[in-house]
Amino acid sequence: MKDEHIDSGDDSSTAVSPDNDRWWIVLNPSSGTGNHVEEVRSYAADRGHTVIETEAAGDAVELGKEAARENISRLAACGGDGTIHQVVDGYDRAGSLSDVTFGVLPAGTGNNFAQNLGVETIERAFELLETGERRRIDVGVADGELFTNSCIAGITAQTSSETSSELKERFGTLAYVLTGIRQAAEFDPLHVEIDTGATAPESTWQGEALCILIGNARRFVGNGGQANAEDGLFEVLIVEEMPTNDLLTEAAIQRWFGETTEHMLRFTSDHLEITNQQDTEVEFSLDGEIRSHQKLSLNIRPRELEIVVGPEYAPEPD
Ligand SMILES: Nc1ncnc2c1ncn2[C@@H]1O[C@H](COP(=O)(O)OP(=O)(O)OP(=O)(O)O)[C@@H](O)[C@H]1O
Repeated sequence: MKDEHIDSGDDSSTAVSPDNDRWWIVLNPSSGTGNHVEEVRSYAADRGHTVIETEAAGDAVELGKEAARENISRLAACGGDGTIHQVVDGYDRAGSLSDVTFGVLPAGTGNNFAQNLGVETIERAFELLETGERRRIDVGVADGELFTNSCIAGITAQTSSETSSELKERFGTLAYVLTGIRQAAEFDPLHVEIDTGATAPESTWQGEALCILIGNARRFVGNGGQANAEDGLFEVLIVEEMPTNDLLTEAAIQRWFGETTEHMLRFTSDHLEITNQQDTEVEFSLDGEIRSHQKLSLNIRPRELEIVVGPEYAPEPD
């Protein structure tokens, strides 16, 4: 890991923030197209921020831990959803999230989480570190691992980037699910039980699911986009096994009318217990980071993460 302390030189310069406005920036130089590195170094140098680069996969977790041990109180992640995921999770493992304000600098392929926070570009993100509103958002926990945006079962992260824009246009966010299913020639549905832990009879669902989509800041139905990340609840969508034609129809109904359909179950919950009924592990994508679990317990920690948002961020999206 390259620790590159940027010394501003002249502290009297008006371009340089005072010490209490300085940030630690964990930079993934390999995220997205990888052409953001010089830009980030330059903006950071102008403002007196410290940039630390990852050198290998997984480094961002260690740098998150190091930031906690160093009592860093302003910490930003520059990369995609995976880098943000690792930095937040690492910090939490070695310290307390209540001690830190996080910032995101979008330099990934999809940047879904940054978009949900209303942080559109790297340049804008640097401005927001100084002047942007701070909000406290929920974080999800999946068997001890923090996630900020979403948890998806059975569908790999790469699916979303391979979705055609024409499909996205017609069917919205669910389009990438369709792409995933079309790609998997021998798609094997998940045989799972999902328990919300509530006492109501409908608190348990059992059956064959094409996928399970759990959003904290991310929404999978209607027009997609941002979910309410401050309500202490996950937005859950279970897409049941069904013929492909029905899937297209139901995706369209969900998109245009926002209605629950026969094979797509939507609900909110602060807890989920997902168990694969076969004795094998299922792939979960936590903010794009792939993990395998036979059983996964999900909880939410309400409004635990203070984070910088842009003006487009909606505390209570429609
Ligand atoms: N220096 C590095 N070299 C190789 N891999 C790295 C390095 N630093 C981080 N990584 C890995 O890069 C992976 C992907 O990063 P990230 O998700 O941030 O970018 P992305 O996939 O381009 O964007 P997005 O998830 O928004 O589509 C992470 O799993 C992380 O472990």
